[in-house]
Amino acid sequence: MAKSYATVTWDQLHRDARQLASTLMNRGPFKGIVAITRGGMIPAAIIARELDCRLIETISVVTYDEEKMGEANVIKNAEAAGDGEGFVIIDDLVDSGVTAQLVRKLLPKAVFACLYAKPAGRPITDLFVVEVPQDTWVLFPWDTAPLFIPPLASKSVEKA
Ligand SMILES: O=P(O)(O)OC[C@H]1O[C@H](OP(=O)(O)OP(=O)(O)O)[C@H](O)[C@@H]1O
Ligand SMILES: Nc1nc2[nH]cnc2c(=O)[nH]1
Ligand SMILES: [Mg+2]
Repeated sequence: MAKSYATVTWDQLHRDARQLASTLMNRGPFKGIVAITRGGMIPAAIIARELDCRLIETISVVTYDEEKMGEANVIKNAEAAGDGEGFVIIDDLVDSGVTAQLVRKLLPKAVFACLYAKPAGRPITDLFVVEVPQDTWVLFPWDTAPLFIPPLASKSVEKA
């Protein structure tokens, strides 16, 4: 179980993806993007727009059941990307680095880039935007919804 949570809003995610795209401009041009589904798809779409890249392939790796990690299983390969030459792989984050390591093995010539990196996964990614502590669980905008919180002075809040 994570010690704390870091909530990322749509605005923040968009800013971070644009910042990653700006760094990638100096590493390209790229023939295409490989998005690691599902978390890499929205960052990949934002980056594809910025880099004017129309070829988007996907690779699907199933690792986590909620916050619990299991064995990594590739259920769809990125066939259009060959050995990865000229491609950039995009994911939302690296945590243990298991997903990234597996995908890098399959696409050894691709650049790997993600928005957020925890210390254990950091050495496996070529590029990232923000470092997050290892014991923090990142909550993406697609994981969350705005919620009513009663005011502190509310009569329905139990007083200690
Ligand atoms: O570095 P790791 O420890 O491997 O963790 C990182 C991976 O975990 C999450 O994906 P998840 O497997 O939860 O699937 P999803 O993208 O479909 O949500 C995240 O999107 C990364 O792909
Ligand atoms: N949403 C989310 N998925 C993950 N998969 C591995 N680590 C994380 C995390 O911090 N947040
Ligand atoms: Mg993922």
